Amino acid sequence: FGLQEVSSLEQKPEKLPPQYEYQSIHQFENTPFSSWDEYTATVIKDSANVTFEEINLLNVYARPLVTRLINENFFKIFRLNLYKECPFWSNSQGFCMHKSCAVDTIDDWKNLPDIWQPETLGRIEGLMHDPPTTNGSCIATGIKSTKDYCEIDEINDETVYVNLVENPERFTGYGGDQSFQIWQSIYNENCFNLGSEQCLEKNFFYRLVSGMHTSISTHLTNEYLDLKTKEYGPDLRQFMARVGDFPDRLENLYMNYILVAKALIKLEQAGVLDRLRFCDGDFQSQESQLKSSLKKLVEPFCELGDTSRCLFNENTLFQSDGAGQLKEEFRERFVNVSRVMDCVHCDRCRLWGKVQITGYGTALKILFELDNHDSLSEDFQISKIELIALVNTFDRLSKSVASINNFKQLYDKAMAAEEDGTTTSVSEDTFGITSAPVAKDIKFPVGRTGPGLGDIFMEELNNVWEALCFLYRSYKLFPKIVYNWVLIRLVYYWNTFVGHVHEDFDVNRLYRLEL
Ligand SMILES: Cc1cc2nc3c(=O)[nH]c(=O)nc-3n(C[C@H](O)[C@H](O)[C@H](O)COP(=O)(O)OP(=O)(O)OC[C@H]3O[C@@H](n4cnc5c(N)ncnc54)[C@H](O)[C@@H]3O)c2cc1C
Repeated sequence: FGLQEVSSLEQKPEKLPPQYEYQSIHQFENTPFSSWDEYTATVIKDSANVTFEEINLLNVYARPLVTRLINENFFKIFRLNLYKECPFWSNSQGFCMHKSCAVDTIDDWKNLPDIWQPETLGRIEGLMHDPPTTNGSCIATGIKSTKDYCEIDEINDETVYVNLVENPERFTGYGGDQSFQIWQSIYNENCFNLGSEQCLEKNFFYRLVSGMHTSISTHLTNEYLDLKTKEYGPDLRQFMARVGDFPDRLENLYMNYILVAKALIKLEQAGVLDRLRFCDGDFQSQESQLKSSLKKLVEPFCELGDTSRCLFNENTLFQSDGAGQLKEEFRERFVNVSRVMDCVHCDRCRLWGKVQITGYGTALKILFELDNHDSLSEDFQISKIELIALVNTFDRLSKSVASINNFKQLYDKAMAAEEDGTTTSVSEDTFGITSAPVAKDIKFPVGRTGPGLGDIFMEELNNVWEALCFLYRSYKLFPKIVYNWVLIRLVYYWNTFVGHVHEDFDVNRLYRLEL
């Protein structure tokens, strides 16, 4: 299943990808979209008899709940290292110059919610690990007894905090050989050493990665940049060329949806959710509200399909001879995929890549390391980064499913317009290939035409304006910087005076962080 896709990745495309060529919507005739009712009535492969349609319907219920959750202060901040070097190859010289690749980090840690304060304070005082906690006082924990399925960035000088809501996942322009190399190396992690009989787990690994790829492609085509209007919006042709035309890619995305939902359900059923304690401060009062929102979100999912197995039966995997070794290899390879994220040149893509790979890694950890009926679940550890990533990954999948249903409506409209021979606005795309209203049978030149002189002039003018704004903001910030500098010095001298300086305390590093 799907393995030809992997091998086809080994050859680089000789011509531009098909989405840059003009395609009539009629060329997407034999896709799941052309027989949507039939397609969505079928059972999702490897699920517990759950159909696409059932997920589509329940997602209508889940969408507002998960949207509310990820907008909560607790779930919207993510901590990561954006500057880590790629551990796999040295020619990681590429970088994304486009401003949509940038990430707005929270530079003043005092603006972070209370829950992050202990660790930022620890960072400043030279404590380079998560604050130690006793079980039950705070869900951030530095001591982990459970095996991890992904690498989580440790806290150090390069740690940044990001508001996910203010840095949405969307089209950035990142592509070409650089992103191709990343995807290729991710799919290459699917080459297990244990022989062909472990086909089940191999397929599962491939489908997981492909489902994540599908979700990323869905988001970037759902929020695609229109160079003319400078607005982000759905681009049907891009979507069809990357996702809509591939039934297997669609199915892999729905499998990931089920997988992450099942992990959330299991977290609740094993009692781990109840045991989680949020840090003191803002969140303690919200704790029970956030927990009951999470429970309410996943509650109806177990009533789908074969209820005794609930969405997906993880116990069918890793059952054959040598399963232990296979599971270990699977885990190590997934950890490698998470490390590949440090090779992504576009910061915005790296951010969302890390959020999602951490979310999937957490889901795998819950599915394969947490036993519902075992007292071991008492020892199961989950950090706040993992919980935040898990919920945000579920949101990504939920938004993907909602977007797919929206694209289906756009597809029907475009088809109807083409049938009538009338024009349709959904067929316009970013690169101006089809920038005139599209009428049936008109073929536009193949290739990627750049923006005009006027666009370039306006873009440059905009850059100059932004540079001036930056200078103005810097002057405005100057008194605050001086104030912070004096305050830090005074605190330092006071601590020295009362003999209370931590041995690793480095005032110069503190200046760097503050400035
Ligand atoms: C971790 C990561 C995050 C990214 N995030 C963003 C982002 O937020 N915004 C953005 O604009 N770009 C993002 N990108 C880039 C984006 O994914 C594409 O690589 C880029 O748009 C170029 O697309 P493409 O058409 O060349 O094919 P790609 O999407 O790069 O795919 C390469 C090849 O993989 C195969 N393939 C494609 N989809 C699947 C699938 N679902 N399952 C199996 N095989 C498949 C096809 O053979 C295809 O030719 C990200 C890339 C990575 C690696």
